[in-house]
Amino acid sequence: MMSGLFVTLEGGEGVGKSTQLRLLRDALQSQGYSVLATREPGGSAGAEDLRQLLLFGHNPLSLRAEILTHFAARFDHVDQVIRPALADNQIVLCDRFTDSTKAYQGYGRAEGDPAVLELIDVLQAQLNLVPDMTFLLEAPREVTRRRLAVRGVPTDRYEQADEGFHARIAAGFRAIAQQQPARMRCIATADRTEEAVNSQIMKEILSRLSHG
Ligand SMILES: Nc1ncnc2c1ncn2[C@@H]1O[C@H](COP(=O)(O)OP(=O)(O)O)[C@@H](O)[C@H]1O
Ligand SMILES: Cc1cn([C@H]2C[C@H](O)[C@@H](COP(=O)(O)OP(=O)(O)O)O2)c(=O)[nH]c1=O
Repeated sequence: MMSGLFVTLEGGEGVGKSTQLRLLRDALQSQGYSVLATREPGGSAGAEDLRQLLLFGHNPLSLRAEILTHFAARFDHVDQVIRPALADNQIVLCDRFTDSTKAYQGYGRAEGDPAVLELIDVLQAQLNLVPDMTFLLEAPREVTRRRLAVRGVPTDRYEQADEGFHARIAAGFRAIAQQQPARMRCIATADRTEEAVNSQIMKEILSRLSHG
């Protein structure tokens, strides 16, 4: 029986997902909850190997191969890490999940091609695990570009994509949120401190934990 809570954070690069993941983990742990903080692509040993290939591989994969590789990583992560943690009644916080595949590969790379969106839905259905709550963090591209320049990490394949790609991703995430309003909450992070964003998300998670 699964009884934990599965929470995902989504959005483009630099919106504050990993910052919020860390703040949420610390805040929930300090209230006595058992928390697993993880991320995709990656999160299990095998999936971290696939992450290297996806983000820094030397040869571009065809679109469907790229989608299947993201899902290969995701199945390993779910089977070996996420499902066992949920069965152990933990709160799982995950930086990105299937919504990222829909936004990046489905809306970004495939420009919303229905056949590609359907492939992603079929794979997601086989996974048989949907997040209980998803927070879509949003900020205008000018803001996230500035933040990423400050962060100064090496850019991967996706961060180097052109601006049209990033605009399609943002619109794609929006479309997913509109289709699944019960699961997904949009949170604006541009003009708010990390702490303000954190307390809003904490409030929603705690309310879900107390009301089911
Ligand atoms: N609410 C915020 N206000 C200002 N800067 C922020 C905020 N949230 C995150 N940052 C900064 O923006 C950068 C990107 O944040 P990060 O959490 O790494 O984003 P992501 O994981 O979504 O790529 C980091 O330098 C972080 O300190
Ligand atoms: C999970 C996932 C990530 N990605 C991309 C989005 C990111 O550009 C990249 C790495 O994610 P991440 O490490 O979260 O980068 P960032 O901190 O910059 O947001 O992988 C996909 O294209 N499809 C997917 O299914």
